Amino acid sequence: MQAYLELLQDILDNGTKKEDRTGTGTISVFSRQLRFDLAKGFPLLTTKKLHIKSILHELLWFLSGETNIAYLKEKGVRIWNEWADEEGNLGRVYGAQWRTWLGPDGRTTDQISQLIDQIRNNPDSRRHLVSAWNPAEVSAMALPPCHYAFQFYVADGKLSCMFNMRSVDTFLGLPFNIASYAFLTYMVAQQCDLEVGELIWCGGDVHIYLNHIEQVKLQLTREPYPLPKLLIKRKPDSIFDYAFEDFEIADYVSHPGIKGLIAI
Ligand SMILES: Nc1nc(=O)c2c([nH]1)NC[C@@H]1CN(c3ccc(C(=O)N[C@@H](CCC(=O)O)C(=O)O)cc3)CN21
Ligand SMILES: O=c1ccn([C@H]2C[C@H](O)[C@@H](COP(=O)(O)O)O2)c(=O)[nH]1
Repeated sequence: MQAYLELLQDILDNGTKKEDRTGTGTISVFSRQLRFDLAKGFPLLTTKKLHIKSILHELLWFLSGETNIAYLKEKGVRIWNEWADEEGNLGRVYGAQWRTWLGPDGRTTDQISQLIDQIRNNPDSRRHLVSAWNPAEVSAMALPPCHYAFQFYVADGKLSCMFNMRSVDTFLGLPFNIASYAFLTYMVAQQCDLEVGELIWCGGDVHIYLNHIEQVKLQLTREPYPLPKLLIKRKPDSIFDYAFEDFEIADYVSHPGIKGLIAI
């Protein structure tokens, strides 16, 4: 995860101070890329302890198509609480766009099922793409998607994933997002009998909130540990049948957690 630390330093060195929607203020750079070779280890940050439970449950919740936080609450995951209404609804966010994209004729498209089908049956396709950015429904979302699209690529029996983010909370959000798409890549690869290749992140407005600067500087004093490994204990019947217990992160050694306030 040296590349992540270099990104933090890049923003500190080159970032421009900007106001933002939350009123917190940021320093930001525009358009960056990070690449992770998944064969070299699972890209889980080691310079602060990450809460794997929140990351995995959020991903399983996206895949289920759910957009109410009831499932997350039941699992003790609080990361979406601030954006939900009194009934726990977030509107037509990720899960809805991934599984029930609403077309002009009123029919819905399950982008994840189509993705798996196409990777299995037409691996060379250049259309292995899922979009969460649905302009017609952005106004019906508690928060417009930050990771707005992802694409898979198959070559030499390996599956690679590129995911795009329009706006990146580099201290709190990005480590979660990288781990989440790494989990997803492993799951899709297993379902399609492929090995894992590269995970590539592309970010647009890549920022550090002003109230995270001290935390970032502390993190930059820390030496990364070797990356952990991901073990998936069984092969479920479909991409929608994974359970939290199917995953084990082995050899995760990390520095202690670093607290930071989330900008709402
Ligand atoms: N400002 C902001 N940053 C984000 O990363 C973000 C949003 N808003 N809004 C929507 C989701 C919610 N996400 C979140 C929300 C909270 C944490 C957070 O507080 N992380 C703590 C641990 C929390 C836990 O696992 O219980 C951390 O130290 O990483 C992370 C991602 C990612 N997204
Ligand atoms: O998965 C996520 C979700 C959200 N974020 C961050 C990026 C921004 O800091 C905020 C969203 O605010 P906007 O004004 O809508 O850009 O949330 C993230 O990093 N990862």
